[in-house]
Amino acid sequence: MTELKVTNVAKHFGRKNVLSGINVTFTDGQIYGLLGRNGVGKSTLLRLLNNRLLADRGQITLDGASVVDNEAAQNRIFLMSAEMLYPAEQKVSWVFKITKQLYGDFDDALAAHLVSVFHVDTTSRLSRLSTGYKTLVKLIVALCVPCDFVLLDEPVLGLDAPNRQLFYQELMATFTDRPRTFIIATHLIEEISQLVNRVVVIERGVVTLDQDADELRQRGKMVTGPAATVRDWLADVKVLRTNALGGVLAAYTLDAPLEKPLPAGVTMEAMNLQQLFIELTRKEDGAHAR
Ligand SMILES: Nc1ncnc2c1ncn2[C@@H]1O[C@H](COP(=O)(O)OP(=O)(O)OP(=O)(O)O)[C@@H](O)[C@H]1O
Repeated sequence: MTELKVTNVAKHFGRKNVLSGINVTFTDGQIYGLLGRNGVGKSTLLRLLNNRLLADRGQITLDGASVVDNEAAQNRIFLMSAEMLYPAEQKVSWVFKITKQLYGDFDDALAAHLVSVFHVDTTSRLSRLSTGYKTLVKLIVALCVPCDFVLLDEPVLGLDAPNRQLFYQELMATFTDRPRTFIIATHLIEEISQLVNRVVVIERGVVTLDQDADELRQRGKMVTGPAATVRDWLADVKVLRTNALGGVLAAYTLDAPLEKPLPAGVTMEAMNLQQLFIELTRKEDGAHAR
């Protein structure tokens, strides 16, 4: 099984320790949601995976071999980041051509399909493209490279809602045709929640959650009802946060016992991935971390 493995990785910038001991293994044929509050180090981790940055400590290996100064490994890992790394005066068609030269292959048929779906003018110079179209060009490249690991850092920046929807559909279609691993760092959690099958959360420099997305969804429940009854029923349950209104209490819980009968007047409903993420990464004082 192909594995991109991160062991005890630390990275600081100046006096700021961003990542302090990341341990996570990305395996093949998965779509990961890489989540974390602003500034927690998601882009930093993606850049380390892609060898654009060097770790202070720890190891990143692809199938057992370090990714550092390893051209063969780097040819299998592609990072689409927020920056536009191509010269502004070049045309869209040049970007596709140079990518093919760099990576040895390029899915021309898929690129032609995506160009048509998103109405990209391949004769246009990059400097002439709107923010959304620049993103679309980078996304087309990311979907057409022959890499086993495709890292997408805020992939839909600047895309309008219909194009975001189209992109998610196209991502699923190409993933089905050619399973590989996508690692998606985004704040639009609900939008990608149907795509991802694993969720990795970074907090305070470490991975605090690495779980199958369906399992995670099963764990989060909101329990609502008369305050005293809800508190009593939740005596042994992990409560992430409560919200009281009049005599009614809404409790965001993790691992509530589904087999335990609910008292009269108490309801339980699923939390979506976005709600779960918000509650899991909320600081105890109610303020958001960092
Ligand atoms: N080259 C750099 N030099 C100095 N500091 C940096 C550099 N790159 C990142 N940082 C700092 O490291 C921290 C983590 O940044 P990073 O971009 O990895 O976070 P992120 O989780 O991707 O954030 P966001 O969700 O806001 O995009 C931030 O405080 C950032 O300012």
